[in-house]
Amino acid sequence: MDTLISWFQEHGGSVDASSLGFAEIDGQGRAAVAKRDLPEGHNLFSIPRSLTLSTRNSPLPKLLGDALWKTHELGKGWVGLILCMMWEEAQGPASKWSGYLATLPTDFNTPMFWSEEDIQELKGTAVVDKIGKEDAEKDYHGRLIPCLNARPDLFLPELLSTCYSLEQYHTHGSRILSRSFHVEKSDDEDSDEDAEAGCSDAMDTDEAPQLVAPSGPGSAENDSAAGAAGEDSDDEDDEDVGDVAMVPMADMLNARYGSENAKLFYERYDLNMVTTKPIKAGEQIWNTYGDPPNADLLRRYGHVDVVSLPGGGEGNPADIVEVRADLVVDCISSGAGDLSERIDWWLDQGGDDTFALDRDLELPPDCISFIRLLQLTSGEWDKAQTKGKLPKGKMEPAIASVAVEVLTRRLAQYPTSIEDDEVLLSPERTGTLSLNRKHAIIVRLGEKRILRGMLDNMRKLAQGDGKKYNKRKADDKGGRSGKKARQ
Ligand SMILES: C[S@@+](CC[C@H](N)C(=O)[O-])C[C@H]1O[C@@H](n2cnc3c(N)ncnc32)[C@H](O)[C@@H]1O
Repeated sequence: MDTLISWFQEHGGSVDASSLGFAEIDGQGRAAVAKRDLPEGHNLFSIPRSLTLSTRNSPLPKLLGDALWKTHELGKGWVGLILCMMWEEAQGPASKWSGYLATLPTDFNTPMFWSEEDIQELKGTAVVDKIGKEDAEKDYHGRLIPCLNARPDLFLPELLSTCYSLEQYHTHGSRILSRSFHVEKSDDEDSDEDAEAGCSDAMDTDEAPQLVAPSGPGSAENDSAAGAAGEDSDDEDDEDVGDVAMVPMADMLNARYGSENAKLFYERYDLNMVTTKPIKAGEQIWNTYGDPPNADLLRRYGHVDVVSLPGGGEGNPADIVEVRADLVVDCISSGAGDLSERIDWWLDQGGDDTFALDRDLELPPDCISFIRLLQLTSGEWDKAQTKGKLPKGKMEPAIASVAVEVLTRRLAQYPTSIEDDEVLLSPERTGTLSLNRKHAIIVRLGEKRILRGMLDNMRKLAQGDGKKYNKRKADDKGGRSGKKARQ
């Protein structure tokens, strides 16, 4: 840590060393800790914007030139930033970021580095399809290697097997996935005139950059600012990859569900890490990673959150289960003829191909709407098209019956039962598990518990009165419309 702090201060960063220290915490790596009682609003450290490592700040893109940058599509996804990080590391002490790069991790607990056997433990969860290793390797061979070969003066051939290896590509990609921030240009960088006119409002914003990953190391399909596969690919096309930045010092803070007590604030020239709550001496200083479900935490950061749940027990309150629309179709189509026209229309109307079930154990309104659409009589289907309106997300017993079938089949996609997993995580057994296996069991158990809770609810509803359910929902939400599936 001393190397990082000295490097940081030599390059214009400032740290309140009387308030903040670093400690190694079992199972969490390095962590920031309060050295004394801190009030809310205390500035812990400041990072000059120029010290963040991004394609905007590294000199490499200019040295490479626009033409090559475009030919190899280095402005798409993370390939450009990975190349900058590789190149900066290859410069050794001549790189402005050498003192920082030397402190970054080289080992990760993310499924990207798991054996096939460990990945099998995640079967049924949404993680498996989102790891993105193949896409990353396709980008490495298809975009990065041709660029390296085109400029041997910049990428020295004798360093290709070390600094520019596939292994290093994955390492830098994983560093970005677990540590990068979204740092938009300050008004000054956009335009000096604009900055004069009105930068202060923009910089006073409460919008802090967070540890978010705008696109996967291998493919824009794999990650997004929302942290879910493929969902934001349209937005990603518009995204400025120059906004993805490694932020020295700020990336030393851990996070845990609901524990945030510090946050990074944008200022005109600096990014400031400021306490958002009073913190007692000895307590950990936590940032937020946006409180994602355990499946995303594991995939991106290599750990899971296990905290007390509101209804009792332990787990991650933000857990969700993804249910693919095609499973819903399979559960209906047996008796309903060709549904492809309705499915296409659903997608044209902006409907999702995946539904996210969360711990409130209610079927999401968009999933209800989709089931209703598939069940419309042909007369009702004609009417819906004429009006251009999707059915309302209103629950009724017939919908709950379909949901029972969908949830039962979704639960069967996990090879093990809830009871099997509970035994594996019991105090007598948990010590015998590898870290990867333990993490996988925690992820899949959290998902299965949601499915089972929802299944119990749907069974009751299928036999009872849907009106009561809709009334209760409206009462619970004070008449607000239902929660949308994850965006
Ligand atoms: C932004 S870095 C934080 C600093 C990091 N601990 C280090 O040693 O450099 C994010 C990484 O910290 C670890 N981490 C963060 N929060 C954690 C938590 N609540 N439990 C376990 N590990 C955590 C994970 O390995 C994650 O990928």
